[in-house]
Amino acid sequence: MIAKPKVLVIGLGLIGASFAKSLKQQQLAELYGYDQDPTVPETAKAMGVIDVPVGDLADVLGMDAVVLAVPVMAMPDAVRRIRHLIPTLTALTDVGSVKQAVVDSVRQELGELPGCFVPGHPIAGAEKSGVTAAQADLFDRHMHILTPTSASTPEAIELVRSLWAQCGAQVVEMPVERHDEVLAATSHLPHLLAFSLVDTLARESENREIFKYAAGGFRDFSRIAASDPTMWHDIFLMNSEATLKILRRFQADLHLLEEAIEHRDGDLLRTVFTRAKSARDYFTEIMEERQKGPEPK
Ligand SMILES: NC(=O)c1ccc[n+]([C@@H]2O[C@H](COP(=O)([O-])OP(=O)(O)OC[C@H]3O[C@@H](n4cnc5c(N)ncnc54)[C@H](O)[C@@H]3O)[C@@H](O)[C@H]2O)c1
Ligand SMILES: O=C(O)C(=O)C[C@]1(C(=O)O)C=C[C@@H](O)C=C1
Repeated sequence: MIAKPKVLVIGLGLIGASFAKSLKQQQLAELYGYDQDPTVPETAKAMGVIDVPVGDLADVLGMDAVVLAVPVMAMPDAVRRIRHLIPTLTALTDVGSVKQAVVDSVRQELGELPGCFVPGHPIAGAEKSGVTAAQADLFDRHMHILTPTSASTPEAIELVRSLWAQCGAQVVEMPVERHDEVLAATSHLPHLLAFSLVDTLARESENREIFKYAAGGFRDFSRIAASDPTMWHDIFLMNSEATLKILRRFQADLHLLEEAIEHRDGDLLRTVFTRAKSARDYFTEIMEERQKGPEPK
């Protein structure tokens, strides 16, 4: 294992900067950072997120690992810019919320999947974006899903695993198709519903009057509607098949509830709500168990 790897983060937003900040605070890696916004690497350095701000990627050599932390549709551009580093890299990974599309981008840009490439996705985040939102403990006790390709080398997987474990994450592996289906259901669909509901209410209420009267229920349901529009635009276009599949199932179930209200079918309402409450209570238990887990390093 490399003692203090040189790690280059491309995209110093919420996720890239939080990852860098965690490793830097623990002095576990030498952090290099690049962003398409030229002011961001200097800000990241001043905030203690990275060691070395990078202005021109062509000047960078000798990295052990590169982490692509840009929106999913910007991945091809990021891969193109670090192509010269690939032959000497131990590990190349990403944090994209969609995995098949990122694998396809890497294959397309490089002509093949390199052994150093291990796709990944931290199952942690926030509705905030940008370097100033960086949080060193963002990944503590959260899952990090790796979807290694058939070409990923054991050394690459080991380095990526250890970097995320050092950020406090529980690292697991999953086939890429399964990842995109699971995340469509648990993350992508809820964001679509939140964006849609808030938009409907905002458009119906001249001058957004009704928001004054909303409290905890609306707050809990709508928090994620404040998430970054570019990030979510990319996710829905790049994981459209799995999202449409679960969205259509949800629309059918919602229609049943609509009919139950219309026909005063209280039994159906009670059955659905009881089943949903039991599932949500189970999820609460899982979250509580995870919080009790081992102290992050
Ligand atoms: N926000 C979350 O909750 C969350 C959680 C897990 C994974 N992700 C994934 O992480 C990635 C980054 O999300 P984020 O929330 O950190 O976004 P962000 O908007 O906070 O940061 C993205 C950064 O990438 C930079 N960037 C954009 N295009 C670039 C390019 N071509 N080259 C270099 N830099 C570029 C932007 O200037 C910005 O600083 C996305 O792929 C997203 O799907 C996000
Ligand atoms: O907590 C939030 O705000 C998030 O949106 C985080 C969240 C999610 O749980 O859906 C969003 C996108 C990701 O790719 C991973 C995690």
